[in-house]
Amino acid sequence: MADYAQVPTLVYLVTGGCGFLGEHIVRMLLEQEPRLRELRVFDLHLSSWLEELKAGPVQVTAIQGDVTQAHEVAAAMSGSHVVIHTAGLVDVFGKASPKTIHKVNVQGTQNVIDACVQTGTQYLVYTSSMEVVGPNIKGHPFYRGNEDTPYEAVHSHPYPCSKALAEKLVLEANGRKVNGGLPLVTCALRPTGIYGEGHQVIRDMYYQGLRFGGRLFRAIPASVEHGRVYVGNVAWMHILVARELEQRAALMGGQVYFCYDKSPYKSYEDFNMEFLSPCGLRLIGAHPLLPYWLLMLLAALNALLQWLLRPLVLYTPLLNPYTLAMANTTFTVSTNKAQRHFGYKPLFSWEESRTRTIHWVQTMEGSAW
Ligand SMILES: NC(=O)c1ccc[n+]([C@@H]2O[C@H](COP(=O)([O-])OP(=O)(O)OC[C@H]3O[C@@H](n4cnc5c(N)ncnc54)[C@H](O)[C@@H]3O)[C@@H](O)[C@H]2O)c1
Ligand SMILES: C[C@@H](CO)CCC[C@@H](C)[C@H]1CC[C@H]2[C@@H]3[C@H](O)C=C4C[C@@H](O)CC[C@]4(C)[C@H]3CC[C@]12C
Repeated sequence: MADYAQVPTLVYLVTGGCGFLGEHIVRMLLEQEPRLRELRVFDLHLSSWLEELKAGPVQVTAIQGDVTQAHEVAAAMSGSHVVIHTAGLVDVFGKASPKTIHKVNVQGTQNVIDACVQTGTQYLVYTSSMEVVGPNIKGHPFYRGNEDTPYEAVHSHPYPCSKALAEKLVLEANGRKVNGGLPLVTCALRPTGIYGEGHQVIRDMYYQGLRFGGRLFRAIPASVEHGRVYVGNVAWMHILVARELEQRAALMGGQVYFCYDKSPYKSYEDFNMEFLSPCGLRLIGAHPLLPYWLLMLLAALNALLQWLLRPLVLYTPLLNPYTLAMANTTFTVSTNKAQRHFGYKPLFSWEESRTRTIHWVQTMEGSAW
């Protein structure tokens, strides 16, 4: 994969390529990877926008498939050079059962690794998560930490547990011999909370604010800081890692990298207001309007209601004990490991990331703009 000016020869496969992050990776690969001959997009649900990509010079192959089905993954992967495994069940609201989350995130990842070995695919980039580290169940802050910062990573929620297990599988697979005898080279990227065009929670908060007459009510102290990263920069990191893995296998193989950029550290609510206030929403209150003990009570009540109503209806509110704990725990990253190892620099500045996200909110259906 060394000569970037060659005739395009490479075949990439992106699992979860129709998701929020996956779509950005797919579109950016087509723009930024000149060596690409074929791009396979593997997803449980294929999106209609894939059709428009098929008109370009790179062959785009849409594959409807399930990562929990080993034979489907292996069939899709046969003949590919690089796999970017971003498919996953992102669920901290109780929409899916712990068993399903484990099956998709852990068994699905094992299937991708096995398929690499079986088909001789040598390079695997895995989208992990900051939640592999924390915030932990004790609510310990992680302040401007990097990949080597000691932190007690203890999880109880099915989503971070599944991401931690899957990341371990990926890292342990580094060096395993694939079909043909060459070693598998793996790497895991850990985004902090991603934002940008297509972000579901920002969309939900925007509509919630519109329902409340353009107001959102502060629940989290402004002093709690979260690391956030623009989706375009996360996609860019995936593309760079995939590109550099061959040349720098000894350095990068089996490594983890936080995904970061120049987005400011703010509370989850204050950060989202960076996009929502230019769209007409206001965050009411300089301090949380309800005391923490009452929020905890409401979160516990929501969890109880979810459990009681489960046989009848899926009740999945934003506020639950886990999201409240996350939103109340400082978790910020400050590192330059990606720059040192593979020359990463954010492709989008904070101003650009913000402008793009605001524009996306303003063009949403039912928008006040
Ligand atoms: N959104 C974030 O803030 C964030 C932060 C850190 C890490 N991540 C990780 O990034 C990845 C992508 O997250 P996202 O926010 O784009 O989520 P998303 O839900 O928008 O995308 C996930 C995609 O995976 C697909 N998928 C789910 N189950 C599948 C299966 N069984 N087989 C094949 N495809 C399946 C979905 O259809 C979807 O298109 C996930 O692995 C997630 O854990 C997300
Ligand atoms: C109590 C509410 C009052 O407004 C605020 C709730 C906010 C929560 C819904 C979000 C706070 C932190 C978010 C998570 C974080 O950004 C990191 C994540 C990692 C990623 O792998 C998946 C998404 C998420 C878990 C993200 C989900 C939403 C929050 C819990």
